[in-house]
Amino acid sequence: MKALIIDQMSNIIDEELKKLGFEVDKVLLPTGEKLAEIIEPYDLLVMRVDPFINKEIIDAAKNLKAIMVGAVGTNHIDLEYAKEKGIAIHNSPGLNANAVAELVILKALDLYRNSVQANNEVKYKNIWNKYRWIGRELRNKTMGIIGFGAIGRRVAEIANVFHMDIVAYDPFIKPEDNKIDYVKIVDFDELIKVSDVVTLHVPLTPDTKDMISDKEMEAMKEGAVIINCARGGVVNEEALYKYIKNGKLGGANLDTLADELGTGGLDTQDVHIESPLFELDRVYISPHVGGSTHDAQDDIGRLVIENVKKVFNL
Ligand SMILES: O=C(O)C(=O)COP(=O)(O)O
Repeated sequence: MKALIIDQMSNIIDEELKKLGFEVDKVLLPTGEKLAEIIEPYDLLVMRVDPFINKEIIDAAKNLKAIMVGAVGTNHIDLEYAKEKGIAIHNSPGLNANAVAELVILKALDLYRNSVQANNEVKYKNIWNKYRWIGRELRNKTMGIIGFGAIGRRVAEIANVFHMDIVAYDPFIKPEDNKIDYVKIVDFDELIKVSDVVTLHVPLTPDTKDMISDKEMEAMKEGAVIINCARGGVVNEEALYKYIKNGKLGGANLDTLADELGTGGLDTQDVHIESPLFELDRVYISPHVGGSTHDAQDDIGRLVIENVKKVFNL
């Protein structure tokens, strides 16, 4: 049997697949077109969140039995079509929750203490000005968590240690079902109104697309900040540009952009990307690294192998 790994993944996957008898090939971040060209002989595809697995790729994948996604989101796969073709799809829920949650807190602290800008001023402008960077503390501020699954709950646990007030909105959780005493489950509009830090942990679906846009930013607190380590499309980037530029919002710290999907590939790890948001000092951005810790990737690797054993009866 042949397996194709198309992203940077834990070595556990490669090693264990070989022990299970797979012939393993690795092609780092192929474009969709390239993947369609090469996928035919493979029984198993192991990937993270790029490229988009469309009908063309699925049609070309004549021998494919399973796609193992070492990530939570599966919005980059035409799930219906894959199912129709009998391809098993397994994602890896929960295992990068801590990695993402730690990044969320880091991003909140970055914005509150201006650490990226201060670093850049010292190192790239050789200016030592200790008075420009007076910040704010997370303590006693309100963290608003949109989407209260594994990642949202871990964000809440850490934010609680920082003595933040925590509100959460999740369409699937009613206030009376909440068992976490330091978290108040609220409706979406209230969360938007009361939060100093809004962080999103929802999948990208037609319901969540642009869920934070002009209307929501207008309703947010003066100086509130947005953290998006979910999917670019859930925060409208034009609105974000406008509300940070006009000073209503205090900044944003993003790990995802709406147009990043499918930009992967070109057979290089350095993908060129542009956005008007890059002009704004109060927008910090990382290239979708929320789940990129060795710890999370090793856990994910072990789950991928368990799922491979199940699907292939090994
Ligand atoms: O788990 C998810 O949905 C992610 O977005 C993780 O992305 P990654 O696999 O770390 O590139």
